[in-house]
Amino acid sequence: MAMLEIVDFGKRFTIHHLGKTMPAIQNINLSLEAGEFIGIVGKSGSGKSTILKSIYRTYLPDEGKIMYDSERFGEVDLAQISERQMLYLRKYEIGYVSQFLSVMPRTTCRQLVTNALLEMGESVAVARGEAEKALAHFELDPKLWDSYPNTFSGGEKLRLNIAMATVKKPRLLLLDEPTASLDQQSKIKVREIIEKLKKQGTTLVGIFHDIEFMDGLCDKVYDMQTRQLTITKEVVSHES
Ligand SMILES: Nc1ncnc2c1ncn2[C@@H]1O[C@H](COP(=O)(O)OP(=O)(O)OP(=O)(O)O)[C@@H](O)[C@H]1O
Repeated sequence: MAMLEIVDFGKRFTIHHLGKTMPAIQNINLSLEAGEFIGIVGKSGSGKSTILKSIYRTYLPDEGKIMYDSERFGEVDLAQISERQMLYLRKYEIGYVSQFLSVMPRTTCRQLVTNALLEMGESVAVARGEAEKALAHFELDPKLWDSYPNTFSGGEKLRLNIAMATVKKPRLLLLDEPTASLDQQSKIKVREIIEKLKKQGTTLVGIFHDIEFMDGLCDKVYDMQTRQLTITKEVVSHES
């Protein structure tokens, strides 16, 4: 089966103070194979983030299925699996990067990245080493490594967020505008890590306002307006 297959997906939101339920999106169908990168494009408010949040189960879908081929559980519907299974998948298989950093308070930047690896069962020595490599890759100033990220700039927070998610080398990585507040140099770093993860077989779903950034990187593009999935390039074979 596909690594991820979204079938007839729909989501409504209840606006309590208005006593109304409004459909956010309907009729979303898309699928991607292991190692593919799909970019979702569409105007603001068209429901791109809602799709990503529903894959990560921050939101529960109201219609349809989100089938995922899990290493641990086999084929599962992310809309239906237990909370416990979803927590396992978030820890070991599915990563999510948003524009916003939401982390444990009073935990240093270095600890946050190290903890991401420790909770996957890596040894302390490996976790520390890999964490430093990731922070260096994203050019976070070593002076910041032992600081709390609440005072970081927008771009620094974002780079830490990406480091935390990518250091785990997830099977499926969801990227919700991961380059939104980054300069060109940092965007290139994000692109490099995406290319590296793709080579290692990670499947990616990404939203980017900066279409040029996706050039030559995405295998498929899903357009929210037309509901069409377009294949942008031949999928190359991936290392196992
Ligand atoms: N938690 C929520 N409660 C109520 N409405 C919501 C909620 N989350 C999203 N929406 C609504 O659902 C619609 C889709 O929002 P979504 O954030 O998915 O759009 P988007 O395409 O990602 O937009 P942008 O490009 O501006 O980030 C919008 O009309 C938004 O107001």
